[in-house]
Amino acid sequence: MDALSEVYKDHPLSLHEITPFDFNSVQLPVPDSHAWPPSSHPVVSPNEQLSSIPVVDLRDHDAVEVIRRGCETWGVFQVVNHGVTQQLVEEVESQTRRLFSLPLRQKMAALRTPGGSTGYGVARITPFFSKLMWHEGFTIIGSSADHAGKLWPDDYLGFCNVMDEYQKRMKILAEELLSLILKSLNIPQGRVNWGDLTGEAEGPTMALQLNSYPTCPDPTQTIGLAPHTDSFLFTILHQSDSDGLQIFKDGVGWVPVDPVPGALVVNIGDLLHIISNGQFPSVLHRAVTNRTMHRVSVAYFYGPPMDFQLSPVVNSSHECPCYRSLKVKEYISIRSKHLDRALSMIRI
Ligand SMILES: O=C(O)CCC(=O)C(=O)O
Ligand SMILES: [Fe+2]
Repeated sequence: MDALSEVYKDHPLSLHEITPFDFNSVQLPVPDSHAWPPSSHPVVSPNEQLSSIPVVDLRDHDAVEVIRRGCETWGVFQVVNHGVTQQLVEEVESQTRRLFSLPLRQKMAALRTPGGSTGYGVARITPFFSKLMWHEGFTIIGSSADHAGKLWPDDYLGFCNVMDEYQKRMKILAEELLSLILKSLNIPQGRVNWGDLTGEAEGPTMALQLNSYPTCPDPTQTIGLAPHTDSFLFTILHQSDSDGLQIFKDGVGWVPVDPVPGALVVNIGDLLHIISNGQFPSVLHRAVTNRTMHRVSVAYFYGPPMDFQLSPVVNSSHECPCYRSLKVKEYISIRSKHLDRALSMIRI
């Protein structure tokens, strides 16, 4: 059993909290189950021109400084020259589209189990909201062969090979980004060295989340993915070249993260917020829907091993930790029950 399922198994969801909607049959008006109240309609800030989310060129000598600015000011940055080939990114997107274009009954063959963490289903945050999202997802941890074999019994290798290769490349990129992010925080790599600190050979926690936002007859009153922060250290997101991702910035409001050709988006998550002792915000973000384009995105979540003892790193004897020390699995478990209240529950 993968490390995430180990944590989620104590908090199983019921089948109706996992099963996606059949978006193919929808016409106006959108069903009441998916029509969000006016206070939640996805309106963008009139001050969005104030936004200047940094684009980091990993080959530039000032990459660490631009990363620090992005993380501190926005909790997000985009990255180019990241070493992942355009061809691989396009293959992942095309396999993702292939999966979500299947009829619902076929996708249901790979439905996530109530206590499980991988396979087809709605977003894990669904039970925390009274309305449903215009979204379906597919989660991969390690090999995707079991689920892909149920979707395409005679033809699943193409999908699996691409997802394996992408996860391999993402891990390399994530390790490089982690090292730059720690530099930008003046944290010596040794302070958060999973191998040394756990004394175990357990690797980082990683998951690949394929997201699909079918075309929607009324994007003004629907939400693709409701506002949330990501739980791990950071997320590397391919959002294809269709906009839809928005972040919330205090004093500005909701700001679109405009797609930059060839760039990947990096979102800071809760665990890095904790390690940075609050210096880097874990960014609140959401995805909005589109009337004419079926948008897909591919999110790679990266975090320490589940048994890693997490603590804020303080740089001087005058600074006090804002959060108590706890194991990653304890934090993920608190979050699976309390979502956005989790951080305040571990605040000192
Ligand atoms: O689709 C997007 O742009 C955002 C996806 C996301 O936030 C997630 O998978 O956690
Ligand atoms: Fe997210």
